[in-house]
This record gives sequence, C-alpha cells and structure tokens, in this order.
Amino acid sequence: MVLPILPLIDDLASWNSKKEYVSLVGQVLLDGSSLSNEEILQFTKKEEVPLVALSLPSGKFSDDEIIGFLNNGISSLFIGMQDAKTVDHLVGELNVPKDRVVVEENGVFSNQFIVKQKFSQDKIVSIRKLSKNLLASEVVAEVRTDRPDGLFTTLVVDQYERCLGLVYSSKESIAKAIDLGRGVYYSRSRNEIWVKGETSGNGQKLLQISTDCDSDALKFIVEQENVGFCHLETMSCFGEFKHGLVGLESLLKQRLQDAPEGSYSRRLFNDPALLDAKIKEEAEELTEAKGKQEISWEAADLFYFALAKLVTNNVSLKDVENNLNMKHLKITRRKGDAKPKFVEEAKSEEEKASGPIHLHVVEASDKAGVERALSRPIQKTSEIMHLVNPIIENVRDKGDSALLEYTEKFDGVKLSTPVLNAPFPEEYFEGLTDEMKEALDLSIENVRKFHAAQLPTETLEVETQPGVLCSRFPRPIEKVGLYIPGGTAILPSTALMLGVPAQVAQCKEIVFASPPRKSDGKVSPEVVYVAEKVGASKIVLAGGAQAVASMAYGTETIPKVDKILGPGNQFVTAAKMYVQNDTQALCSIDMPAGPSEVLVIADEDADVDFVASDLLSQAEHGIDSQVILVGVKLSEKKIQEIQDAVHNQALQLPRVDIVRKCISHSTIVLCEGYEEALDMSNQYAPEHLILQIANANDYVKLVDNAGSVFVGAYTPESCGDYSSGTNHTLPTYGYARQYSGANTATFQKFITAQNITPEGLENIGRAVMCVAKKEGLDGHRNAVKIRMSKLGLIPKDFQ
Ligand SMILES: NC(=O)c1ccc[n+]([C@@H]2O[C@H](COP(=O)([O-])OP(=O)(O)OC[C@H]3O[C@@H](n4cnc5c(N)ncnc54)[C@H](O)[C@@H]3O)[C@@H](O)[C@H]2O)c1
Ligand SMILES: N[C@H](CO)Cc1c[nH]c[nH+]1
Ligand SMILES: [Zn+2]
Repeated sequence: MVLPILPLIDDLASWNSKKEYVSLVGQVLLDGSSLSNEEILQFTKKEEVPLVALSLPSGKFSDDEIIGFLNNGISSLFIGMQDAKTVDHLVGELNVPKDRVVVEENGVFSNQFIVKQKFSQDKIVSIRKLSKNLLASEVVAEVRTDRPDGLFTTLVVDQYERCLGLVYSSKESIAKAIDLGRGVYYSRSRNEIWVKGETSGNGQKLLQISTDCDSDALKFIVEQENVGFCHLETMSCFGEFKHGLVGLESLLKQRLQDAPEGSYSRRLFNDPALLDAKIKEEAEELTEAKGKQEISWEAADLFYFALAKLVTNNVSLKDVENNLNMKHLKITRRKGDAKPKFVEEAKSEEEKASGPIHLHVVEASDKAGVERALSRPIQKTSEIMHLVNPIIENVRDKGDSALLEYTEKFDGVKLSTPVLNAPFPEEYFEGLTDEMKEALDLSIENVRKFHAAQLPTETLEVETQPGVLCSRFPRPIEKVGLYIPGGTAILPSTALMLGVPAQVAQCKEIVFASPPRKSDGKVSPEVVYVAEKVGASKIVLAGGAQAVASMAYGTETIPKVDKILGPGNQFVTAAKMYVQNDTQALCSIDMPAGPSEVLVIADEDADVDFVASDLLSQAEHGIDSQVILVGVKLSEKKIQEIQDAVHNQALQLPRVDIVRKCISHSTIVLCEGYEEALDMSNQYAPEHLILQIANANDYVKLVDNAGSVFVGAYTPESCGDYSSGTNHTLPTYGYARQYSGANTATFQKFITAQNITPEGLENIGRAVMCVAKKEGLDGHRNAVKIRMSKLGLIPKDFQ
C-alpha cells in the first residue's frame, strides 16, 4: 500500500522546491488542467516517482497526446464525475485498459491499477499546501499499533525491495525521518530517537514510506550507504546479498574497480567488441537451448554478460527495472489505428541490430514524438560523477602515482612517467609523412588566420562622463591545459584547434594531454607535430578524468594550469565540470563539449548523398553522438531516398557498428516550412547546424542557438572539423544556448580599468555616496566624501 495521501502537482515550481519530501509518498497526481503537454512529458521523463497519475480534463489533449502520456509513464487517468462520458472513448476507441481509467464516484477515486487504493477529495492535496508537518501527521494518522509502548513496527528495505531489517518508529522519529530525508527510527534499547548511521557512518537515504494492507506496519524504502544496515557490518540483518542478479551486479561493479590487468573480467570491461560478441554468442545459444536445465544455464550466461555491459556503461539494474515498468505501462492502439511510429517502436532488438540503418521519422506536429527524438542519449550527471569523483580525488591527493595507475587501468599501458617534455624526441615523429605535414600546415595556417583576426588590438576606452575614463584590455590566460581526445579515434585536428588559438592569444604555457596508444604508450606523431608547432611545453600521456585532474591540481611532473579546454567523452566533461566548481583547484574550463552532434536542415531539392554524408560524418564519432535531419516539405519519395543513401553509405564505413548505434537514436523531423525548421533547430541548439536548403544564406539570420553553422550544399561539416579556419571545439548537449565555441577570447581574460579626474569625481561622486548610504556601507561612501570635501566639491559638514 502507498499512503492514502495523493499530492496534486498543479504547480511545477512548488514541486521543485518540495520534491525531496513529497516524493516519499511514492505517488503523485498531475493536474492536467494546469500543466501543458510538454510539462507532463517532461515530468514523467525526469522525475523518478514510482506512480504518476494524471487528472484528465475533457477536450484539452488530443488522442495522440493521451496515448503519449500513457506510453511515457502515466499509470492512470483520473476522470472527474462531470467528464465520465469520455471513458467510453478512452476504453472503447483508444483501447486504454479499463483499470487505468479512474472515474470519480461520490467524491472518491478508486484506483485499481498496481496499487488498490481509494482517494477521497480531501486526501488529494495541492503541492502548494503540502508541508513536512502535514506529511508526517498523515503517516501517523494512517498507521496503527497495538504495542504497549506505542511504537510502530517498521520494515526497512532497499531500492530493490530486499529486506534490510526490522525496527521501530515513534511519531517523533517519523517526523524527523521526513524532515531529514534519512533513515531515522526509535531505539528501544537506548530509549531514544535513532538517526541511522550517525555513529556508525552506515546511514540511509530515505526514498519512500508506505504502510501495509491493514496499516499496522510501516515500510521504509532506503538507499543504504557504506558497509550495510546490520550492526554486525553485513548488508542486512539476515546476512549479505551475494546472490541473484542484484548480488552479481554488486560483484561486477567491484570487479570493474579492482579486476587485475589480464584477468578475464578486465578484458571484458576494456574490450566492448569482445563483450558484444559474447552477448551475441550467448543469446544465440539460448535460442537453441532445450529443457529446463539447458535453458536456465544459457539464460544465466546471457544475464552475466548483459550485466557486464550494464556495469561497464554505468547502467544499473534499477534503471533496467524502471525501463521495464515504463514498457509495462505502454498500450497499443486497436489494429488499423497504429501510426508508423508505433510500428517502428515495436521492432525487435534483433531486427534493429542487423536491419536497415534508418533514422526514425516523426512529424513536427507530434510534440511528444519530437521531444523524445530531440532528447540526447546521455548518462545522468550524478551517475557519471559517482565514477569520476574518486578518480579526481585520488589524482589530486596522490599525484603521478595515481595518474599512472589509472592509465594502466583505463588505457592498458604501463608507463614510467606520465609526461613528455619539449623538445620532443625525434622518435616521436616517426611515421609522419610529408603529405600529412602539408595537410596539418594548411589547416594550422587557416585556423591561425581566422583566430588572429579575432585578437583585439586596441584597448577599449569609453568616457562615460567628462573626467570618467573606463577602459578594458585583454591579457592571455597564463597556463592552459588542452585535452585532445584519443579514446575511439585519435584527433590531431583537436590539437590544432586548441593549440593555435592558445598561441595566437600568447598564453605563456601550453600543456597538451591525450591518452597514450595501447601499442607503444606514445601519442600519435601528428599530435606531437602540432604540439611542437604551437610551442607546447609538455604532453601529459593520460586521458579521461585523471588527465583533467592532473592538470587542474598539478602533480610532481605536471604543472597546475589556470584553464582546461577541449572536448572529450562524458568522463572528461564531468571531470572538467568538477574541477571548475572546486575552489581548491582554481581552474576554469571552456565549455561542456561532449559527444558530437549535427542537425541538418534539408529541403526537397537537397542532394540526398550530401545530406546522408553529413549525417554520417558525425554519427561515426561515437555511439552517444546524435544526428538530426529536419526536412522541409519532404515528399515520401525523398525521405526514402535519404534513408537509402544513409544505409548504403553507412555500410561502406569502417565504423559502421558505431554508426548503427548512433542512428538508432537519431531522427528525421518533418516540418512544413523553413521558419518552423529553424525554430526546431534553435530549440535543439545543435553543436553543428548544416543548411542544405534553397537560398541558405538568407536563413542564417534566423539562427539563435548553434555552435557553428555550415551554409549551403558545398559546405560539409568536415571542412570545419579540419581545415577551413573556424574552431571545431563546440558546445554540445544543448549548451549552444549559452556557450560559444572555442575562439581566441576563450584563451584570454579581460581586465577593466578606470581613471577619474576631479571633474569626473564631481560628476559621479554624489551618486556613489547616495547608493552606498542606502547599502549601509559607510566606508565606501567615505572614500568619495573625503576626496570631494578636500577638493571643495561638498561642504565639510556634508551628511
Ligand atoms: N564537442 C566537440 O567539440 C568535440 C570535438 C571532438 C570530439 N568530440 C567528442 O569527444 C569524444 C571523445 O571520446 P573518446 O572516448 O573517443 O575519447 P576521450 O579521450 O575523451 O576518452 C578516453 C578516455 O576515457 C577514459 N575512460 C574510458 N572508459 C572509462 C571508464 N569506464 N571509467 C573511467 N574512465 C574511462 C579513459 O581514461 C580514456 O583514456 C567523442 O564523444 C567525440 O564525439 C567532441
Ligand atoms: N566533429 C568533431 C566536433 O564535434 C571534431 C572532429 C575532429 N575530427 C573529426 N571531427
Ligand atoms: Zn567530426
């Protein structure tokens, strides 16, 4: 049972400020008359409340939108008495299961779906009115006890509903648990409130409170921290959880941290191709297995490798369960009603792995579909931080030794020193061809020309009032650390995109960092060539969060830098965000520049091969990249031609496996006009925007949010990646709304100065004194007053 109180979310601002404790109820009712379609979908996507119902006002939402809600996490629809007639339409025509439609009867909603529960109107409480006290009193009012001491029996379980132990609660401990959002109980032995973990350190985050069917026991769902719940230092009072899928998940997480190099687990974690091959092999064996023993054997093997894939990608079993729950909520419309998008979603995983490499198609008018299509395939920051924090802290505290350990662990190379100092030894240039040098030289020169032109040459001076001269002048940031990715591809182009502007801005020390090659522990000669060309003093032979930490805090051999720049995977980006927020690091960053993305706007006359090639050029960066085609008035024939071109070109690419995965979360959005397409793009704020439309140049003025724009059919994005002159380090994840791509100013800071004459002081002095007085800062006021009175500009007794 959940509690009988049902918070009504009729205002998202109140939800945001109270969700910490309101979500302890485990269920909410969204108010369909106050919230928009987008807000409802956004809520179900972002918020992790187990049961979300929606009160559905008649006529506000279309059939497609209602199906969209039910397919995206809404468990039940609450229908007011006055709208009872809409039930026939929902159940009869839209095929909504009866038990998911709850009609008010005599002021009571009787929910039958998942949890059987009756809600009278007075138990549906607006989020605006809910408080911690009200919640605590509702819990206490609901639960009963026949114990002489008046305590309530309380079962404590973890997020997988595994029993951790049995304890007791008092009215006061319940109120304190809700107030702190922690596991708080009543200790019968000490006869006092017991904040779990206060002395042992084994605390608990409180996730949910509920009662049993006859309300004589409470259940606390918690996230157990550290060693475990039991005073004997086991996870539960009934022993450890080392069995089953959850037990295996914990074991694999542990192995990911400490499996020795050369062990089978380490190989699996480090080699995604090997892991995928094992999953395919085991899946095939399961399809062929017969009989109970063989099927359970093969299924167990498949689960093992599937779990290894989850753990390596930081996906938890809980995430999988949430996904299953979401799918369980999905409904299918009656035969003949299904739109192509629903058919597409129903395809089997097997079909997806070997089938055509096609983008999903969604019409711009399908707001929910567009919202889904335009959400980026990224991991939650909190999950990434969880992995990255210990890496950063270790490198900060232990320096080179930790850095070398992580390089061995994540990049598979045992090095004796983590840094290569300039002048770089000859052997590091081996294999560099003249053709390559010329290509790099041409690119360097164009990038230099464009970035040198951005360098301010004069001090900005403005006389804001006679005698008040304000000025602003640039200075280079002294020491910069430039991250050059090297995980799935080596990117010397990034070395030059960062190194050249740093040199143009006259930074005093340029430090490169890039993961070393597994084969020989070196970085590619192309990267070393660029390092030499731009005058880098060092190359840190490390990647990921550990490289970022080494430059942010400095180590025995690596200087601490003032700013870290450069793109990278989610570990790199998360580490940059971390150090930027740590005052101990005193280090800024350029921007969150993560997995590459592109949005192409094309019309009926666009060349399908050009369009497909641009989409694929970014899709091949990584499985977490995303490519979007916004089509303007495209015919069915044109869409098919584009899909065919994507498929045929993709099959020719060596990185087709990466492309296939990227395209599986990439979409064609169909628009009716150019302005609508530009609106869509501004909303997505792509890293790269390509305009393959008639009179493309005329539309640039409508671009509000984008990292870099590529105008016209003969401007492939690849030219900006390498050689045209613009920078390719650009904001992703939608951060183009507030960040610019790397440019010369990214490597500078701007200092302001002012020079005020007695005349100037006369002009602004009284204003300064007036505002300072209001702020109660008399010291400020005095600094002006003393001068003005010495100059005879105000009477000596001026107040
Ligand atoms: N936005 C831009 O301007 C821009 C430009 C170029 C590249 N990119 C993007 O940069 C990214 C480069 O990513 P990449 O992975 O190829 O290279 P990377 O250098 O960013 O990351 C590789 C490093 O990640 C670390 N790592 C890998 N698995 C780990 C784990 N399980 N735990 C902790 N650390 C781990 C390792 O230390 C490894 O050295 C791509 O997504 C690409 O699209 C973006
Ligand atoms: N497109 C990438 C930025 O998202 C940069 C790059 C480097 N090499 C090839 N492409
Ligand atoms: Zn690229």
